[in-house]
Amino acid sequence: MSSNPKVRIVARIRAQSNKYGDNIDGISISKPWISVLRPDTNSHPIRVKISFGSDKISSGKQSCEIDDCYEQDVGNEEIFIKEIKPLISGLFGGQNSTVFAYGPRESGKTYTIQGYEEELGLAVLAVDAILPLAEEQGKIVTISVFEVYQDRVSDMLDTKRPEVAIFEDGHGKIRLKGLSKVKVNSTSEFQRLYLQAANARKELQKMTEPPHRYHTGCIVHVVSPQTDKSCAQLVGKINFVDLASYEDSRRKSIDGFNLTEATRINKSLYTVHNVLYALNAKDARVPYRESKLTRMLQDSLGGTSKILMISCMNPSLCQETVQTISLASRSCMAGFLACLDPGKSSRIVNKTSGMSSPQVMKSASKFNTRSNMVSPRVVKPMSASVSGEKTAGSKLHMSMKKDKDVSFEVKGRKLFDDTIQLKKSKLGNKCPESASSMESSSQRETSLSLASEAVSNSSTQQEEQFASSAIDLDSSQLPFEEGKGTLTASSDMDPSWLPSEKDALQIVNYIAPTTPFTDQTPTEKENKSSNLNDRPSPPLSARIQELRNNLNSLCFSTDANLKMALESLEPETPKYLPKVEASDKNVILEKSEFKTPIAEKSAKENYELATMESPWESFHMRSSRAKDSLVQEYLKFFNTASKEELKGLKGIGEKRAANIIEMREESPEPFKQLDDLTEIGLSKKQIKIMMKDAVGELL
Ligand SMILES: Nc1ncnc2c1ncn2[C@@H]1O[C@H](COP(=O)(O)OP(=O)(O)OP(=O)(O)O)[C@@H](O)[C@H]1O
Repeated sequence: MSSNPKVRIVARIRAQSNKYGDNIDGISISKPWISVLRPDTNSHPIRVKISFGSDKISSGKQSCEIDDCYEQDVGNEEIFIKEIKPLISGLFGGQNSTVFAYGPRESGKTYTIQGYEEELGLAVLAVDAILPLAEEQGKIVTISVFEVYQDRVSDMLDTKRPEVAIFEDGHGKIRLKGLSKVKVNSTSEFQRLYLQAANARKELQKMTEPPHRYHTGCIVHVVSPQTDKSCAQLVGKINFVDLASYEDSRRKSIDGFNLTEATRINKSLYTVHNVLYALNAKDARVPYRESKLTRMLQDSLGGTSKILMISCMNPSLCQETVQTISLASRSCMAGFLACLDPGKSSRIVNKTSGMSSPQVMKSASKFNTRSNMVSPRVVKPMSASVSGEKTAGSKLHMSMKKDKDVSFEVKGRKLFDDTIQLKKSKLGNKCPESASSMESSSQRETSLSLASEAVSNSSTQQEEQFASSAIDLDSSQLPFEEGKGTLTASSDMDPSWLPSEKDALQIVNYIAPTTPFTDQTPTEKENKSSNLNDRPSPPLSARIQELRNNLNSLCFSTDANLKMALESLEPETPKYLPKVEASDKNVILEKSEFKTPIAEKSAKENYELATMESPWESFHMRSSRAKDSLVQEYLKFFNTASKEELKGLKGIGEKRAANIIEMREESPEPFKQLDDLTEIGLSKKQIKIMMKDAVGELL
């Protein structure tokens, strides 16, 4: 494995402070429950193992591996020298980079990135190092500070500006329209601006109850100044992102934060991890578009960019801390897998001719599934329990115990990706065809119950409360794997850390057949994918025209042509139903020969139509369905038309058409609703006008 990986994932354990450090819900946790094991320094690459649990049950400890871990006594300066300085050297050579701080609340993310009075953060230390270098080389330094809240990007140096728009220019470069850039000449000037942005955020926070959680970022650009002969040109940039805190949405809120918001934020955090995972695994498809944050940082994540993820641990929050490190480890493992099976990414690309088909996504997900594994020593089914264990010394332990009855598998997966299915079968039974036996990622899988137990003779009520509030860890996010060792191999690693040859082979063999078209010859595969690309797209005009006529006739219809129009719009649904009584509903639904969800939906809609009293209601429902069909047809055109056909549309020129084709290469159906067209730089108003143009006036 390269000693200089694209994505480097390290952890940081927050120092205990009097204010936060050694107390959770009144229970002392003075005994450390996080331990860090460093391998022999001669081994390469150096990887550390982080274990959670008390010493006495060390054999059953839960553990994860990541690139490095900074313990409580390490300050920002040391992290800067080891992790950020190399990125700064690359910056002047045109290499972009991104530094993320991720973790639960009060884990030290802001302390790490922005810093406090007593300790300068990494961003400040970086600017301090960049400024003299820039001066030496005749470059200038500008900064932008932004916030991402609910997928809305705001400029924090000028909060009066409207939302920042993200779009890709004709050269494939990400543009952030509306994000101000301010030139900085000194570190103190940078600190003042950074603080000003933080204060502006605090002011905005005061207006919201409960307080929002958001991602904040600072972009430091190094620019060649404008001359008589050339315009100002970006040399490179480094982003510092303080991610919103990760909060287990199943945990009862302490500060009353909103569950929907927690879920949304966690989803965007998972997207960041999925992007890092895909980059580390050298996947053909990287899901940048799944969140505004990753989309806006795309050109500092992909290509030759370098990424540093600092996973911050708050020892007071066991559950979130374990999950944080588990996720970090998952992305790390992707690098190992890619290293073990270097042909994997190219195989995926070959199989799809650079296009990411849904099947490939699925297989890539399955590939991901295998990488969430992790504990090298855990080879038996286990259950884990966190014990709020009040020993004589008032100590909280997190313990793992073996349990034959409770078995589970890691469902490492592409988080929040609906297309991903999860496997229940064991490694030996795994075959791609068993996809049907998988369950949706939204479903809770066998959960690992981490129940806290108070074992003190004199436990207080508070302790009992803590003990009884079971801490649930989703097994998908836990670093265990049933029945096998871990894939932590690199040919020159400490052998005691390596999986057995058999394990590694098994895993690599598992990955290989999960890609689709395995029964096809290379030529067939090529034909298949080129056929896909060559498939003539349906002429928009013909189908839209047909739908328009139908909709028109709907507007001016007699009962008879209304029926005809509807039938031609929805030939696959059961025919026009006679008026029925409510009691017949189940019969209708049961009798429906269409058992697919869509057919069932149609049957339900037909039932609703049939039971409607007022013709107006019925007309309204039918016309809105017809409109939906029109929109779907219109979007289908964007999802399938050739570049030339796209250019035939008013408002779509060469650049937009190219952009659409590129989006389709990343995701097979990028346009699922009209608003998705804003991704190609169209305003909602423009979309409306274009749609109207294509469909024509109805009245
Ligand atoms: N390494 C450290 N050493 C000493 N104190 C620290 C350290 N890390 C964090 N702290 C202190 O812990 C508290 C919480 O840190 P910080 O605000 O950086 O957390 P955070 O993860 O950004 O929290 P949130 O996401 O809730 O805003 C602060 O008072 C900070 O000074």
